[in-house]
Amino acid sequence: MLRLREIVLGGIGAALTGIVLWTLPNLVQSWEWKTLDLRFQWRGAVSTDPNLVLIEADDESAQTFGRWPWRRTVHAHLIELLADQKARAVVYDVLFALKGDPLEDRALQQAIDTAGNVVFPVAVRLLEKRAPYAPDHSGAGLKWQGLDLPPEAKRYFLANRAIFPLARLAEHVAGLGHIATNRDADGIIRRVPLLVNYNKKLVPSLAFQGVLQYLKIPPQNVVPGKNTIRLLDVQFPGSTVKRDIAIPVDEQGQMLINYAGRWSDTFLHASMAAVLDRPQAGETATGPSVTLEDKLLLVANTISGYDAKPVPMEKDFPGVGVHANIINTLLTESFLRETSPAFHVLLVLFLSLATAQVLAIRYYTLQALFVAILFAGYAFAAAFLFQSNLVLPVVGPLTAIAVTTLWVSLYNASSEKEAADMMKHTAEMLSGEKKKVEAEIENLSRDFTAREQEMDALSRQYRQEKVQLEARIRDLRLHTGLGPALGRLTEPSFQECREHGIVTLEESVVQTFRELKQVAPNASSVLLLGESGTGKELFARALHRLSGRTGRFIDINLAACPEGLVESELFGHVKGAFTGATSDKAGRFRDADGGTLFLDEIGEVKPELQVKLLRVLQEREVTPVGGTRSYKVNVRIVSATNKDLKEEMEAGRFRSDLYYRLNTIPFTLQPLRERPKDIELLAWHFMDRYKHRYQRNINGISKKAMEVLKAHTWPGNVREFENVIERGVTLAEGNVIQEKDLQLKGEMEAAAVSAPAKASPGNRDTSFLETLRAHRFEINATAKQLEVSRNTVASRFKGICFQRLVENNGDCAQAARSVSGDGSDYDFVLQKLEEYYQNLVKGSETWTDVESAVADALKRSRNVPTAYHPAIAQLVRDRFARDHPPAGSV
Ligand SMILES: Nc1ncnc2c1ncn2[C@@H]1O[C@H](COP(=O)(O)OP(=O)(O)OP(=O)(O)O)[C@@H](O)[C@H]1O
Repeated sequence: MLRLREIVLGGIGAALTGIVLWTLPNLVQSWEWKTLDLRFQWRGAVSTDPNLVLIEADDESAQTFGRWPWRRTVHAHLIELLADQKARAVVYDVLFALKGDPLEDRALQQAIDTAGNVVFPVAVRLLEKRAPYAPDHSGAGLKWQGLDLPPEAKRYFLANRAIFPLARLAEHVAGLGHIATNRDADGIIRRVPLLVNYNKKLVPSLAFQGVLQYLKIPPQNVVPGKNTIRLLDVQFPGSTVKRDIAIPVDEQGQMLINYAGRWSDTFLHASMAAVLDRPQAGETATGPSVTLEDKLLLVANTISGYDAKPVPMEKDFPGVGVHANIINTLLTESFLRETSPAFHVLLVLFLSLATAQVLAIRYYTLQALFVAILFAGYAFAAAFLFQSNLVLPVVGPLTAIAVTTLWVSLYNASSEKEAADMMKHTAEMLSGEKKKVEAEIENLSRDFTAREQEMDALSRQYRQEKVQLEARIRDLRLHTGLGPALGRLTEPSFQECREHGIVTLEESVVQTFRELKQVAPNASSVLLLGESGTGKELFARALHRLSGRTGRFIDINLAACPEGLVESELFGHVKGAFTGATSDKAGRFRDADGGTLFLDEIGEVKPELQVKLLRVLQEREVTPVGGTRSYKVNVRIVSATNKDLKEEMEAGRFRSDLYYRLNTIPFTLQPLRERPKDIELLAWHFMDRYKHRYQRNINGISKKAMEVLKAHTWPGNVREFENVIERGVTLAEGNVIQEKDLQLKGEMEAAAVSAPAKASPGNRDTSFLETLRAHRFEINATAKQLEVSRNTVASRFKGICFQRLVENNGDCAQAARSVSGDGSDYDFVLQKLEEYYQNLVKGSETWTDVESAVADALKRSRNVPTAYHPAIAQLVRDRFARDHPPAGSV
């Protein structure tokens, strides 16, 4: 598709071409002629009309007849001879203008007279277009045979200064023809004026006159026109058809000569000497036999050095050759046809548009290739069409391609530069814009961050206020149930307790806290007593915080820690001290340096360790296991136990010196069952905690459920209470925790069952046991994975041991195997199991009735989950039975 851009560019290319051609017409024309010559040369020789025979006064003839000019009797003799041979027309290109020997002239006159078909030349001078015309009277008195001059031929060449043959000869020839040539600027003869205006009569060229004679065309049948000279009713020898022939000529009556080829390659030649030498009828001696009968014979002088003329193929072409080619062009009707100027313009326009289109291709190499193809293609087309005698203009069209290529390339280059400049400018502009936008983005982002921070602060504030409001709502709710006691919550001591995680409404608890706060800044040891789950660790942590000590709070559960490792856990070890000590370990004492060490379950410490502990506490320095160096430590000792430590001391199981050292300031925490006011408060407190943790929409506890909570004795104290509420939150189907969700009734009932073995929570134990086994019965690691406290893990493990003992009829080995699983920790489990059992049944023999023994055991096992209480009761009963055999039995 030709786009408007290409049309405009191509149009301008065509216009520029027009300007170039118009300003340099002569140059253009001379190059155009050169391309015509090239086409002649490229085409080579073409066949000529066989009816045209050249008889030449050549160098061979000159040897016979001597130097030119020859005697006129020789010419007379030849003309006679040709007449004898029945030549149809003889063009005798020799100008007998001067008088010769009268006898000879007469003989010549008689010969042409007799022949009757001889055409003689007349020399004229062609006038330049604008040259003043001077009438010429050279032919005055001659019986002149010129054609009439029609108006259409008024632009035909004017001629004057005619040189005629001798009048006596001129009046006897069949016709006269001019021999003027109109050379082009480069001197080459390409055209011939077929008719010239001499004294207002049209004189045919010698060759044209010969053809008219040959074809016997009367003067009235020659019609000169503007672009053609028409010959009417032409009948070629041997043909029966008469037809008109239109000879293309320019406005000056000139015809382009269609040269047949090089002189030596074209026409039938006969040497005059040879023709004269063989006067016998109709045969010549040179070359192949040529019949002269009915031929058009062209007789001329071709002796070297005479009359050489430049023509397109050769510089030294014999003058007669020009006549021969004119005759041949006319006889063969192989007229060279030039295209019209309008066609020329269209061609230039078309090629300019095509070039512009080609230059619209993106790649330069393709552009160059296509332009070259267009150029060569047109040149080839011109050469090819010349074979059909069509003369296409070459210089104009090729100039159009070249000029358009140059112009469009320059235009493209300049617009590319312009585009590049513009792009550069745009890029600079954009980069400026980019910087501006970036700065704006940065501002916005800074603003955004500030707003975000503001939002965060607001949201934090919102959350805090929400929590406060929720707490307030909760407190208000409690108000309804707790009555005036609730008002205490707002008192500073109660609030401070709360800040340390101690939720209570009990004055006794708050009082303990107050005292704790009082002793906190001292370094003295503190002993926390109380049942399991009463909050001893909670108070220990509060104490640490209140103490203002900068070190860490480090805790260790001495009951849960494997016996063999307790020492190293407390005092540390050096690398290689025992198998598995792959690196130095500082130990809890050193970890707690500057802070607080919480020794939980201190009542479980073996006598040997009690000694070491005492030494450390006295000397305030520790020596790692396997090491020699000791380290000073500044540690606040807080210990806790759910045992009656005094009793232990009195029984000799706990060293008194250690007891007194630890018991500097004792605190006893009340069991939950003695703090009824806390039940409802803690219920709300834990409900609130777990509903958020589990994302449950719970907003209350049913009255019935609350009654059950209050009625329960809570042997596991706050820890058990917390677990029950957690269960209630997870199991609640609506948004109020119901009695059944607590599952407290089942536990209580289970505890009451005397043979609980089958009702054991064995299934629930399986996954717990698997976790324990996976951690090689390491309480800490298990607690960490299950996300529960170490106490929970330790007490449940204890309960499971009791449960398995019952299931295995008191067989410790069997029970230990079932607990340890694959047996890899069998020894450890067996040791623990036996220890637990011994502790459970100790003093059994001292009880007088079984129920008191069971009650005592259950009291001591308060920290063991209630689910295992039936198993405990069973074990105690069995033992009691063994220790108190019925009277009479052995
Ligand atoms: N007054 C309380 N307010 C809120 N939570 C409490 C209170 N008392 C105890 N708890 C919670 O009950 C659980 C058990 O407390 P803690 O571990 O301190 O008891 P303990 O006496 O050290 O138990 P053990 O003797 O078995 O080690 C903890 O989750 C603790 O936060």
